[in-house]
Amino acid sequence: MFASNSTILSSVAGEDNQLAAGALGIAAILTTTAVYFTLRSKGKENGFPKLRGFQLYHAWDFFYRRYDFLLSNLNRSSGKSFSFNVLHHNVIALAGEDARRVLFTTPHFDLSEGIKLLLGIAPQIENVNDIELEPDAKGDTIPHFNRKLNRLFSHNRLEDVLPTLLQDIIDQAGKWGNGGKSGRIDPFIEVYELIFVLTARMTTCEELTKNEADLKRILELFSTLHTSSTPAAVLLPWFPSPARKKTREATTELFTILCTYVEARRKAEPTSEAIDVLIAEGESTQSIADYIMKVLFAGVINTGVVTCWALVYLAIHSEWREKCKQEIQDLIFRHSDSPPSSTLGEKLGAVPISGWQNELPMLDACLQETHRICLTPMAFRRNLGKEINIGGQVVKRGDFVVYPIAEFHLNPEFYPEPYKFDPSRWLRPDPVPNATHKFLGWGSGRHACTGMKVAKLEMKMILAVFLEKYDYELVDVDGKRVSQMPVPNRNDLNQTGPLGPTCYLDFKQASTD
Ligand code: HEM
Repeated sequence: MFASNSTILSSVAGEDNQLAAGALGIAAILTTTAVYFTLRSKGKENGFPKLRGFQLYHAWDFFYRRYDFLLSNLNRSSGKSFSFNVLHHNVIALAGEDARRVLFTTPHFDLSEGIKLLLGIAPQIENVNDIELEPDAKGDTIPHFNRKLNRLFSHNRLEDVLPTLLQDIIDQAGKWGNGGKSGRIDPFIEVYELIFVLTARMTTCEELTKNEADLKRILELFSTLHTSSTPAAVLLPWFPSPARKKTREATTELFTILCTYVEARRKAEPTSEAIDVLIAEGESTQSIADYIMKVLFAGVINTGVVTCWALVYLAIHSEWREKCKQEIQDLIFRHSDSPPSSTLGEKLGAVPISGWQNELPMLDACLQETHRICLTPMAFRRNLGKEINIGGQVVKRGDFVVYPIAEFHLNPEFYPEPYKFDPSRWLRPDPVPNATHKFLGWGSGRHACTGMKVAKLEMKMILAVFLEKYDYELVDVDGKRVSQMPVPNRNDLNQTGPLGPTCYLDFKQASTD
């Protein structure tokens, strides 16, 4: 099994002292720059009220406690959009129905540029040391990226890979506790690792999916990229800080590992695996490795957050857990004509994709409700075109915008008792009667999620295996049952784990499988 993420995180955190000296120097530069731009920005009017106070603090808060910073300031502004500075950049935090409509439909709102400055944790090929880049490894546009993803996630490929994904889930669960029969897991570690395996299966090749040491190393490198994404490293990419050095080293190693697998596949018999599909399309090794880096990054975090929290909610809300279990048993009964002695993998493997997609309304409702409450992503854009008008206020060319989806998903105006886990709201004919968008958890319009179909399939398969195979409960570190629902740490952009003490799932095999 992989090393725990907490070990990975603490080993990175342990080096913080060494970074302190560098951080002081950077802080001095940032302070001078911020004072300059704070003074310079006075009197500039863009129609969106600027947050008062020292802009450097706002930028710092934006990077370190993003969720609290945006939501508390929106609260203070009575739910109205506001702006602040990140160095010399004007960033507008959007809110309201007009903003949502414009944000998701305006062509000049560029997602890649928005992510580059405001997110800063995605792996970038520009950070790879000493590698001569071929022209096609640079500037992969989003439509090009999505076209490749659609090929990897085509219906035929999904039908092909579905039994293998199920077996991956069962095999990985077999490594938990006492040979997968009983034990205790931290879902925010074990289930994340499982999702990483499934995403690697969908986007790389058998050799990597089965190589635990390399998968573990790749996870560690992603974790390093995340922890090295300090405000200074993101805002001053040219400054040779220790965090910057770590980012370069981690990206280079990640890229090198992936290139090795692509090169090995070039020499092997072609199959329908993802790397082979990309090779057959004439992509270079570097371009494929870069692509996989980005897809693994895009695919794992969100799928992990929703799956882990759904398991936690269903541990507490046993009435919904029973409904979901019944629904899964009915699904198996409808589609599997294999003998009762067949394995869980065989029974679930007989369910066609359409069954997973259309015949699990209770599970869908529980996942969507978990997604709404626990996963609170932000949409980032930069205006690369002319001025854009939102409700009479102007987003200028070059401005950045950020939209916290929680502004909608946790808003009592649209979702009464927004923090209450109530999957039944999704089973009503018109769940959100007074809004244009009903749910924004997969984005909308021009940049709606390309991985949604696969993410939903993976989440439902994991829950189906877990609910069918195990009886389980939520416990604390001493094994004492937890009956109070933990709260997600929405400022944690990496895992959105629970605030406060770690919680675990105590499981015991229910079926003989
Ligand atoms: C539960 C899992 C997932 C959630 C909640 C999720 C959510 C989202 C959201 C909210 C957006 C819109 C971002 C914006 O408007 O700024 C998005 C876009 C995107 N997602 Fe996902 N995603 C998930 C899984 C995946 C997976 C598994 C992949 C691929 C492996 C993926 C690939 C993408 C891509 C490529 C885009 C950008 C699409 C474009 O710009 O045209 N996502 N996702």
